[in-house]
Amino acid sequence: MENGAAQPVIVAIDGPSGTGKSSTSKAVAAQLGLSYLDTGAQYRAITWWMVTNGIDIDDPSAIAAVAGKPEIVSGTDPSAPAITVDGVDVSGPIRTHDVTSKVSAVSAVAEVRARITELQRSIAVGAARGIVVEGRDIGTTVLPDADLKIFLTATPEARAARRSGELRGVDVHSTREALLKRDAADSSRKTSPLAKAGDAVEVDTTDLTLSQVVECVVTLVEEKRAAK
Ligand SMILES: Nc1ncnc2c1ncn2[C@@H]1O[C@H](COP(=O)(O)OP(=O)(O)O)[C@@H](O)[C@H]1O
Ligand SMILES: Nc1ccn([C@H]2C[C@H](O)[C@@H](COP(=O)(O)OP(=O)(O)O)O2)c(=O)n1
Repeated sequence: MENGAAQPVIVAIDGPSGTGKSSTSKAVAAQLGLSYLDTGAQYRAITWWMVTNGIDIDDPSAIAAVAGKPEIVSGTDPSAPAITVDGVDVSGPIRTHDVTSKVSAVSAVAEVRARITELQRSIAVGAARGIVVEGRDIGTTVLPDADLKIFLTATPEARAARRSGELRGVDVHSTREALLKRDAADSSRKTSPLAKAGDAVEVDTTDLTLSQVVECVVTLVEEKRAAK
């Protein structure tokens, strides 16, 4: 109904690396005129800051002590995702192998999660038309009252093939090993691990094209909006 369409809608999309969270979330948000938040980019940004400032990544108490220092600002336009730390554009540097290999350790620290979770909730509340938020713990912890929760999966082989397609020169086998190592760390940490919320819809993207996944999620959002 017309009334329902005007209300903000909150969509949580979680899942492991390479399942299509970012591509799907951006496309769904753009198609439906919603904001978009990449929470992985925020954890990457705080990790970049720790590395740049010489913080010992193997020392959780050293990370916790400075977790409140960097100012992280996330853009929410799905057609121009942006992220800055203390005013510096870090959208490139947060994708380096060095940051990727350290982000699980930094994001396991409770003080880091508390700080970033608060930031994520304030961005979601401020999205007038609604928002698609993607990450690992959005449906379980950050936005447990989201209107729609999606949990994307795909086989490790499919995920590694997708990722190594992006990282030219890196072979599928080592990409697969690195992905599985990060999944294990993210799923086993104490504070809000990567997990499917009980009320999330699971979508296995292994044999689906990106357009098919987007269409599936858009349909689910429209159904939720109509029922609101
Ligand atoms: N269903 C799909 N089929 C094939 N490739 C996909 C699919 N979904 C995403 N991709 C591609 O896989 C790569 C990783 O997708 P991305 O959205 O970054 O995943 P995530 O955010 O879950 O890590 C990108 O190059 C993207 O274009
Ligand atoms: N909500 C989130 C999002 C990401 N993280 C952490 C754990 C992930 O390994 C890293 C990086 O996430 P990101 O989504 O950028 O990773 P991929 O692009 O899927 O490889 O951040 C998290 O702990 N909680």
